[in-house]
Amino acid sequence: MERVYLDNNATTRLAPEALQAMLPFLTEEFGNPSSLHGQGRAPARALMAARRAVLELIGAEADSEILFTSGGTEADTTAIRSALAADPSRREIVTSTVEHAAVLALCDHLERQEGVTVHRIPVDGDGRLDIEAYRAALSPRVALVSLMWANNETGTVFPVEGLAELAHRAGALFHTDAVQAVGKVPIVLRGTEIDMLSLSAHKFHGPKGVGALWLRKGVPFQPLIRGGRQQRGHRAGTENIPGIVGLGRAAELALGGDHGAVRLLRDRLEQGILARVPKARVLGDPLDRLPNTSCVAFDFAEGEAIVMLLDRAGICVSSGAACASGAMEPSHVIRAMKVPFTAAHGAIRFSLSHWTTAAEIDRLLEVLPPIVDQLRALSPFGAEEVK
Ligand SMILES: Cc1ncc(COP(=O)(O)O)c(C=O)c1O
Ligand code: FES
Repeated sequence: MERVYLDNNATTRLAPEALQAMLPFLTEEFGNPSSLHGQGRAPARALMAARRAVLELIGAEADSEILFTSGGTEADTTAIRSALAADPSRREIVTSTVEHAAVLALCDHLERQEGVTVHRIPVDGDGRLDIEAYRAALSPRVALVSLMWANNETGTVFPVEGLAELAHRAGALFHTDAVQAVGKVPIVLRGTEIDMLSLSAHKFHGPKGVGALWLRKGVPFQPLIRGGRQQRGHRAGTENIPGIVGLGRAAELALGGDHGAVRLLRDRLEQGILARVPKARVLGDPLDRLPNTSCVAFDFAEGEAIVMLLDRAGICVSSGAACASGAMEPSHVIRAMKVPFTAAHGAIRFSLSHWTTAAEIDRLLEVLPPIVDQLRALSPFGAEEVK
């Protein structure tokens, strides 16, 4: 059975072009880019080329910094800890209730163990940031604002350019976790007031375990990992050259990407579900959402059970409930949006890529409705409710 993969916000297939670009650096070109001899030359050049490709993908100035990391989590951690270390007189952070665990778990830790005050700005029922609460939280005590470009569960896009301007008025640095946005929506950092941006290769058809933190020129910086002088002392440790080359190639491919086709397929999926399944609702901002993401809540059906039954039919999706913890609890994002109890437990995330086909969407639309019917019939809340 051919598998239908609709979980591209979890991770993506490696682009064959990225694999091809990586292979020489796993074989003949094994050198250390810091070496002065010939074996280090190609890796050093490849490192610079990848840096240029990433800068181009995010529309950043050629003289700004790219720091290659082990992925999105390390980029987020570096940004947050750097901002706190850069100005010890500022001991507050502003973030949102719907960030990825890479940001939220670190903020929880900083609050509990390191005496940092954390403002977690709420969102409305569509996942949009409460701007008034955001303005109120900004003060000269805030070292850093960290707000995601796009949400991994619902795809809701935050207006980060404007949010960054507000942060600067309060003298705070602005970091954005753009792990889900890069490669899916156009990003032009030039001309914005964003100071730092995190990205991760495996979310846009690059390899896993490699990402980057972008730093605006002149932004104060303190390394997370100290040691050798690699990456101008910003991140010690011999660079993961094959991974970085794969990231660079994936960035080049993403730059030419056409997101219109993915959006059309996503809309076909949503309209198809809404037409076939009663009491289903699409979560997230109806207007400003990633083109590949759809989070649908099915009243009176358990999300985990939908995931398992779809899996048996060869279709891979994610459940908003329990995705992070493995517990039978709706995710923090669903809870933050105050999705009613009956729907919160039945949230499913469908995330497409440009490899997704119309035939795959149609297969989902055939398989899904009877699964939801079957589960609702078992629901203790009564199948009658959805008739
Ligand atoms: C919004 C967001 N931030 C950060 C991460 C973490 O990235 P990585 O898996 O590369 O550490 C993810 C991955 O799920 C994500 O979706
Ligand atoms: S964070 Fe994974 S689907 Fe919710």
